[in-house]
Amino acid sequence: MEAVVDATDLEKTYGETVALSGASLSVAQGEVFALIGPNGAGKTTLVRALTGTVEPDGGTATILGASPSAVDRDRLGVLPQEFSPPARLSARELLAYYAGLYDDPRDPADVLADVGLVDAGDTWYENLSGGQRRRVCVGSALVNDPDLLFLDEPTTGIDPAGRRTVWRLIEDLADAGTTVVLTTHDMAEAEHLADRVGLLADGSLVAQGPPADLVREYGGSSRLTVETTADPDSFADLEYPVERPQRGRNRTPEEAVVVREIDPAAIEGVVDYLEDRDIAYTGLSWAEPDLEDVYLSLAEPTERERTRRLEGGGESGDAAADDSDLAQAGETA
Ligand SMILES: Nc1ncnc2c1ncn2[C@@H]1O[C@H](COP(=O)(O)OP(=O)(O)OP(=O)(O)O)[C@@H](O)[C@H]1O
Repeated sequence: MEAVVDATDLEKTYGETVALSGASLSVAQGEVFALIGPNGAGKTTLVRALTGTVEPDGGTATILGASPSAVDRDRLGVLPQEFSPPARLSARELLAYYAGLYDDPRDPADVLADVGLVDAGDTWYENLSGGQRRRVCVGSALVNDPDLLFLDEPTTGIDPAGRRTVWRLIEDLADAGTTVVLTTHDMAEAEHLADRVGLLADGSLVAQGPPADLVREYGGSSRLTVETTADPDSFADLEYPVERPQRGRNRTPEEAVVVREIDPAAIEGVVDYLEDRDIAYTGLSWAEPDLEDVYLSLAEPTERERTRRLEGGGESGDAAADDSDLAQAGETA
């Protein structure tokens, strides 16, 4: 099938800062592709390069068979990371306004319902909560019923129920044939939504593939987390590898020891081991590896290297590009 998004070796530098360094990806029609990666990895720059608001220094990109700056804007939807619509229009008026920019938009009332905002539809944008504002922005990005939709951190600030609403919306769009490229820091979101995930680190896509494949390849082994203040050395006689929890991992207590490569059936043996040696613990939890493990094993080393380089060199760049440019890319009919 012909790729809807096709990029090869994209490069972009800002002064001394390398934002994109040979980024290549290809996204097929109806696919949901999630870009993940640390702050500053280049996700927004890649989205901008693919939507025609940043001119790459090198490489090539086509979307919907055209150059990003020449693509038919009726077929493209873009939600920038930061987007400030007129503050004194209600959610309903804003969606009607954005719908009016296109030849054949969706019914804005349907979009309002799809993003779960009927009750707050008559509230001015400036009086909506952060999560409600983000939902209006998501709605405005897809009001033209695009064939290709870019969503830069669509659910940031949205509560768990609202996030599910947006997830369902994205799933329905993809089922109907819309191609979706999104960025997220929420590994559960990437794992839930994406057919394929691309991990961007230091401007390059260091891994891409279906979440389950990435977990198999890079996620490492299962983890038994023992909440304890005991030293990992006191676990030395266990027949499994033992380590401190990975820095930055969600929901893993700081004071813990992680036992690797252990089957659930063998947990009882660990409990006996702890009790035989009077090692106090306050909890035990077992987990299969997930996308967060992939992220930590691939992005963390690159990130440490980048920080080391920046501390040695220093960062510079030109004035920050205005995200309203990006909004414009998706809005201008
Ligand atoms: N207009 C600009 N001028 C100067 N530097 C820029 C500009 N845009 C991006 N950068 C730099 O390029 C790098 C990549 O930024 P980018 O916004 O693409 O990262 P990101 O992965 O989207 O980060 P985040 O997760 O924080 O949104 C960063 O070091 C950033 O400071």
